Amino acid sequence: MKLLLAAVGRAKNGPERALFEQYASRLKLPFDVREVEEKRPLSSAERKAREADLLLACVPAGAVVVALDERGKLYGSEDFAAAYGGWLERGAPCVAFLIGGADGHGDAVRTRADALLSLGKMTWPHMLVRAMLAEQLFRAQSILDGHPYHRA
Ligand SMILES: C[S@@+](CC[C@H](N)C(=O)[O-])C[C@H]1O[C@@H](n2cnc3c(N)ncnc32)[C@H](O)[C@@H]1O
Repeated sequence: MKLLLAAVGRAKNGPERALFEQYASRLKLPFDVREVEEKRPLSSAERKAREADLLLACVPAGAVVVALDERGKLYGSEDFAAAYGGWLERGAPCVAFLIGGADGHGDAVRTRADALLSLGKMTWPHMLVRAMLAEQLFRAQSILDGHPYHRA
């Protein structure tokens, strides 16, 4: 079992990347990062469809797919830990978290996704979303392990 982050855009060196790496390095499961990019000038609809294809091409067959989407399901951290534990127990080769581009996810991602995860109703910059996701995964791991990092 491993974790995968597939995301539109390339992370530059900077505080968002450092924060992501700080939390990702605390995860016990291997956490692979795949970045995709479409540089051709496309309409918004074409771009979303193309980015969806690129993201889904990163996902191994049988993976649990969780798409990060502001219109997705809102969880408290303990509920998220329970959901995360359930995804890990499905016997899938990987749990894949997908972060979209400036126009959001294409329909193919929403159709394939086993879950749509919201980090709140506000729109966050995609590089911050990576860091926030990594922190919540570390928090979920701590909750599942009974580690005191999380205080209810
Ligand atoms: C700049 S946002 C794109 C927002 C776009 N207008 C939309 O409708 O999704 C880039 C990506 O960051 C992620 N994202 C941004 N805010 C989020 C939130 N509140 N919850 C979950 N994911 C979020 C999503 O994966 C989104 O595709």
